[in-house]
Amino acid sequence: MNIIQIDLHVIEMELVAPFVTSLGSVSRRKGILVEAHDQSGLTGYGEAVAFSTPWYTEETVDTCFHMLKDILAPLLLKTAFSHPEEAAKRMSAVRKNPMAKAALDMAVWDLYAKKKGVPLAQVIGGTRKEVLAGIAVGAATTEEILAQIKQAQQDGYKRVKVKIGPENDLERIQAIRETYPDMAILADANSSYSSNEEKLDALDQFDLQMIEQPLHQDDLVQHAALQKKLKTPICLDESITSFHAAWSAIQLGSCQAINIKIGRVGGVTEALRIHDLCVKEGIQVWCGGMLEFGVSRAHNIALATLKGFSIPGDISSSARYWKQDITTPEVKVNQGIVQPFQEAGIGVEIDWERVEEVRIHHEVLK
Ligand SMILES: O=C(O)CCC(=O)c1ccccc1C(=O)O
Ligand SMILES: [Mg+2]
Repeated sequence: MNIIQIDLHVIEMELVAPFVTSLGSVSRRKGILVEAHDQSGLTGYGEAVAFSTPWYTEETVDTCFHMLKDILAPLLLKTAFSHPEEAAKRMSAVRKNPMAKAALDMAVWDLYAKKKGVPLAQVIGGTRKEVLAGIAVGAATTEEILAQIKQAQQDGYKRVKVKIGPENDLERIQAIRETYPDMAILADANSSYSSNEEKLDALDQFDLQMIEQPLHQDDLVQHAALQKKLKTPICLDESITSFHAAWSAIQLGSCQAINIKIGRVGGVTEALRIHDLCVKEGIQVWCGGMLEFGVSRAHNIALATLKGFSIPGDISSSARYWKQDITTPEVKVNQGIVQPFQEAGIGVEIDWERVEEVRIHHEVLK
């Protein structure tokens, strides 16, 4: 592969409805669409999934833009490489900044699969013919959440993830459990508890599928102590920013599950390593979501065709978040299932008319 041009498109869209977590509410979303053009005329697509402010991780749209333009793109431009792992290795000379790296790494993998003329899922060894999709409900009140779960159940989703925090956890989970005694329910705390919080013990009685990221992102030791006490599996999200972080968490016994987000872990290359590690170590693995646009959604679907992704992830229809996505076709979930795309690479086209409508900045790097 010889990348001769990289385009960065900063886009901004309004969500269909605000997404509320214990850390705040998102109602508008910016992102960066990355195009990597190869000498042969093919184009690979990636997406930077950082938010405008550092509420979820430390990266932002602006830090990603700077890293992509000034640091990472120059490492890949005009110096040929034969495999995406080589590109990832070059970028590994740069510390951290996983979401910026992931955007380019995604584009390189898409390009690589397109050069081979096969779906990305096949290139990475994915075998699932159907990808399992759950739904994440980000809403302010328990009444709103119950209404959204009702809709999700009617739409055929078999797993629901809800947001909790110390202020609302027990009433919220109890109300949901009473209404849906048999549903797979996952509670995502986004690090809103401190390690001496007794309320987490009380959550253990509700037969939750998992509790996601209860404690601080750097606190693997306290997560290990908590996992020893709870029968509910702990799933780590924010803590898992690399293969090394995943390995440390597993060695310490900090979790029984990991949600893999391509952006958060630094790219497809790193996501594959974490997937393989989890399978080897008997750690449950599922595909996380970032309220992303269609390019990252398509990458998620390819990733989730791997054998380890045996439970539903945060993969939902584009229409759940966007009036109109930037890709055709959009992602559509049917009865909790997504059919992987069959075309080469990530299998979706960019809807350039839509990109132009929502684009706030475009830069061409050579
Ligand atoms: O459906 C999605 O895209 C995932 C929703 C979600 O929970 C989330 C969305 C944005 C940032 C962090 C998280 C999270 O998993 O904590
Ligand atoms: Mg989470």
